[in-house]
Amino acid sequence: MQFARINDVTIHYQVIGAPADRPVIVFINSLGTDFRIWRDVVVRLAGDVAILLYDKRGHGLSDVGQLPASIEDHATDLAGLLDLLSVKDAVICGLSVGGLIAQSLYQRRPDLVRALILSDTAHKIGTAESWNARIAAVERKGIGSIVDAVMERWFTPAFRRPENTAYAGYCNMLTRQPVEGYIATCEAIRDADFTEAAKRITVPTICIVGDQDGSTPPDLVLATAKLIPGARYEVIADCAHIPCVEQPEALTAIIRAFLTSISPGESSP
Ligand SMILES: O=C(O)CC1=CCC(=O)O1
Repeated sequence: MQFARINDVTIHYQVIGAPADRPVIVFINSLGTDFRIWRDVVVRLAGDVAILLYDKRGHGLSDVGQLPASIEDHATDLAGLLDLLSVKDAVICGLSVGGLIAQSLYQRRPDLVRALILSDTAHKIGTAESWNARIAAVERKGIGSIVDAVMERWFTPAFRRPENTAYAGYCNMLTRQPVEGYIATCEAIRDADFTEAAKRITVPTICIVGDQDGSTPPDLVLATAKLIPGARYEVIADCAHIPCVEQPEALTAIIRAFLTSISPGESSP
């Protein structure tokens, strides 16, 4: 396990492979998850690229930190971690709120970003009303009270079968996030809007979405792709909001093809 103190927050992270001699891909997890969600993608990519995983503040083994914490604060944490590790020019792959953090990082520190992989995310996610309702429910009755509704957005019915032990595990992952970190991240998502910033992205970008995503549906992700000059758009079949868990093979194939297209000949994924 690796930990760093960034902006007065203890951040849990993991580096796989040597950043010095390979393209670096950074994975940013979604609301209510920690970096273990990337495992089935990481095992497929390891050896071809260097990989940085971390738990954003308020999640996993990282601190909750000072509250409130905006998407910009999350981006500042990631910039601090990349500076600490001397990583520049990374491919940033963000899932959901991770994609908002990726867009903010690009806005603040474009020198750190070579390309963007935006998985199941958008220029703006949800409405103030929907986030306030979720925050109120969690404040009143805890994260456990929203598990069923959240899981319907995260995973397809095929994945949500009671006999699927992975499904039970991801329910545990959600309910074990710190409540204050979860609520603070809901507030940060509620207050984030990258509609104008998305139009100014000039690095290669791909927007990816599961065909049954209930949180950032395909039409929303397509709208985001259309805002970003030259962005590509890919839909993953039989998949909801978390392709790295539900369809890791398909997601990895898209990531590989994208990496090859932005740096032909640099790695042999
Ligand atoms: O919990 C959800 O509804 C899915 C989600 C929205 C933003 C995020 O990061 O995850």
